[in-house]
Amino acid sequence: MTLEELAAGLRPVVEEARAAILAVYHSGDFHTEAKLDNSPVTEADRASHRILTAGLAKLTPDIPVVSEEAVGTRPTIKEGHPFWLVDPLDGTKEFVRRLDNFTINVGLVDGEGVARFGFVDIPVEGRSFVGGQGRAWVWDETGQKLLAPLGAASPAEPLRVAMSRSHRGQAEEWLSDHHLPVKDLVYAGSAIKFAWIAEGRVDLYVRLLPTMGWDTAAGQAVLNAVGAEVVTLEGSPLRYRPGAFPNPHFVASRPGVL
Ligand SMILES: Nc1ncnc2c1ncn2[C@@H]1O[C@H](COP(=O)(O)O)[C@@H](OP(=O)(O)O)[C@H]1O
Ligand SMILES: [Mg+2]
Repeated sequence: MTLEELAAGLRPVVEEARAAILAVYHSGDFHTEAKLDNSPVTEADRASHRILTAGLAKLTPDIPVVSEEAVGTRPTIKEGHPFWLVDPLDGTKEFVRRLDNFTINVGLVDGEGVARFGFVDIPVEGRSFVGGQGRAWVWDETGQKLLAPLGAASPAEPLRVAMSRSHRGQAEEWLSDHHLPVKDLVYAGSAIKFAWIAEGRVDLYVRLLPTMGWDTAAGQAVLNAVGAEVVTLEGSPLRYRPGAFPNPHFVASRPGVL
């Protein structure tokens, strides 16, 4: 299957998940439970999970799906085999607090652990960021807009920086320790921060808090397709291994920033 075929096959599945999430969001009447790690989960997370896992099983029956919400029912993935990493609703805290920045993340990891293809949907905006193999685009109700490769940031140009809304202090300290000139700091939940780099709204996303593979694989694939990077604090690209989903701390940036 080509990248375009994969994306076209996934699009109606993600749009169905988006509709299910928005139906719960706009009803304003949902029950929130705490998961084992104390993070919230709602019926929107579960509905999206069911739609995405069923849709992916049909689209690519040979590729196992690892979804954040599949607690206790994760497939066994052999080393060296590709797998999907899915976050049916990333940014649940913002969803629950009605802050609009939440996403659906669907990333495809290859047998070497590299994020090869990504689909990041922003339900309230009706926009999807899709990319892989050096090509990336945005889908919205007006059609398809190609994303141009990102040019290198000029040295010493003040940066626009994104970070999680939840814990800000460490990232702000990291920026000052690295003497990076900062023009704007913006805070948001979810993989929307990767989409902002891809479309040139911010230059850098600093993440010094825990994340899991399904929070980052899709966004990383989209960013790689426009020439941006997601690297550990030691500078190596984030990789994904079956059965070991916590990520190290990382920074995502357009070329030339670090
Ligand atoms: N202690 C922890 N361990 C693992 N992942 C964590 C975590 N705290 C937060 N996360 C991850 O970070 C995401 C939130 O990041 P952000 O603040 O940038 O939106 C959460 O996504 P969910 O909202 O899908 O649970 C969750 O996956
Ligand atoms: Mg998440």
